[in-house]
Amino acid sequence: MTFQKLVEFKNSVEYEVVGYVVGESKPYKAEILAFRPLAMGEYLYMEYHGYRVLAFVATSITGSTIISRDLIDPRDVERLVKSVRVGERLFYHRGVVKILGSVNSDGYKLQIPSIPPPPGTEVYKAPKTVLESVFSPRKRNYVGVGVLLREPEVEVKVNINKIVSRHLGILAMTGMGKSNLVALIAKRVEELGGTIVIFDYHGEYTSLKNIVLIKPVLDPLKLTLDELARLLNIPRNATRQRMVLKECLDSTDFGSAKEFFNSMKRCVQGRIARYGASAQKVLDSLNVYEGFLKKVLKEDTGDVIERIAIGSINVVDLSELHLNHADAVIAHWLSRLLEARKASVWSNGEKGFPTPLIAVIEEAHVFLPADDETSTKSSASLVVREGRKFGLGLVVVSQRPRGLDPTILSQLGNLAILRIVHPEDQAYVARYCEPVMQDVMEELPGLNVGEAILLGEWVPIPAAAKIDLVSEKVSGMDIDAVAIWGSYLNKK
Ligand SMILES: Nc1ncnc2c1ncn2[C@@H]1O[C@H](COP(=O)(O)OP(=O)(O)OP(=O)(O)O)[C@@H](O)[C@H]1O
Repeated sequence: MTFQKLVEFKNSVEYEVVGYVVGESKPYKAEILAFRPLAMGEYLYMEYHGYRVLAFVATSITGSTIISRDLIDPRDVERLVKSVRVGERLFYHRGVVKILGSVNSDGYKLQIPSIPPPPGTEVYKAPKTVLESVFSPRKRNYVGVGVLLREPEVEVKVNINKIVSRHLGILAMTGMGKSNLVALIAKRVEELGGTIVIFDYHGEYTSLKNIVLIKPVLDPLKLTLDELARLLNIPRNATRQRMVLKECLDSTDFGSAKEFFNSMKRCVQGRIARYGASAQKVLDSLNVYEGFLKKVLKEDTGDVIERIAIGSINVVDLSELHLNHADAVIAHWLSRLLEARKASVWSNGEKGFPTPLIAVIEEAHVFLPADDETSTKSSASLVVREGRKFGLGLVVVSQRPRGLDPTILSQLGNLAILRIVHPEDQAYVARYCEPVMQDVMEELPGLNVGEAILLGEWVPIPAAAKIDLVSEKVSGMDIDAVAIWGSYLNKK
């Protein structure tokens, strides 16, 4: 900002002194005494030691030394309130702000100043022009997802490239807008000609326009041992049963996939003499699950990669599958996606899947749990570690963050946190955020539906945003049970 522009800004209607820095401050954090209540997520502006700094209200407190909690009679409060003279202040307003960075003249690239703001520094409401230049960059890889919560005229854009390279966690209680945000990101990716694959466990995305709906069928001959064991409900620690399965997978000439179950059963039967009860258990599993698995395992379905429509929203419909089966299906897809992207990068696009893409796992606390091993967890761990180099981004969605695998959570470079009230969930997420954002975690219960804190590299600085509603996504809405009961009885 040139000096002339700064003068214009200070003379503009946007300019409002909100308060002053007080007490001890740090280069990334300061306390403010304000003239008015501060709103969590509000952006403020300060100048000190040559820095022009943007800050974010992480905590807002209003209190009174006169109407203190030591009072014991409400009539005293009444008398105090009535006796206040015009202009006299009964309350104080304090706030803790996170310093987001210093705005420089060439395009507002923000860097944390090395010096803290001195007490007495004037604090202004951040002007709209500054906020726009930070939150609404006019770059092709930035797409709009909503507006600033406390400054609704400013559009919030996110860098889609960073979702592909650094992954994303969408965390919130149920019904707070996680799948709406997934739907919005999917739409934006599609508008850019990108490809996204959503593993839809609740059949929530089928109402979106222009989706490619994919049945969760797999070619049995393309399954790994781990995936097949998961489909047959064979536990990870059942080593002898797995041994039988492995020997049969390795040694059987299946001819065609059609013969898969018969060939497997013949082979396992032949192992009963050597492996006894373990082989019998595998045989029992094959018999028990054969009928159901015929829905998931279909001969000649080919490679899952060939079913992806490039430049589209691909929805893999898992809604009719049991958890174990959905786990095996997601794991298989993720492994194949990573292999196909590696093949493409290594062959200069000659082989594999030709373009970068994003995969979305819903109910991540179930498929990527902290306290259990699942097939999806093995594949997803590889994707979060290696996906960056090969253009495979993972979006992890969960309503129970404390149940999420900590290693995976710690490798998500971007977060969208909507309303969370459970203190354990807040504390768990806070562990994986930069220290000063921990204050913000306490404020998460104050968010409303569709309001989110966006953190990480996909936003220039942390953003408190109101996410756009995707109106065509009808499922996920709360059911109006009373209306349905009424109309059902009226019809009879
Ligand atoms: N950004 C938004 N603005 C306004 N309303 C919203 C927004 N996001 C979600 N909603 C409302 O909240 C409802 C629930 O949203 P959504 O299904 O996305 O929540 P969820 O967190 O995915 O829930 P669940 O965990 O149950 O899947 C939606 O039907 C919609 O009415």
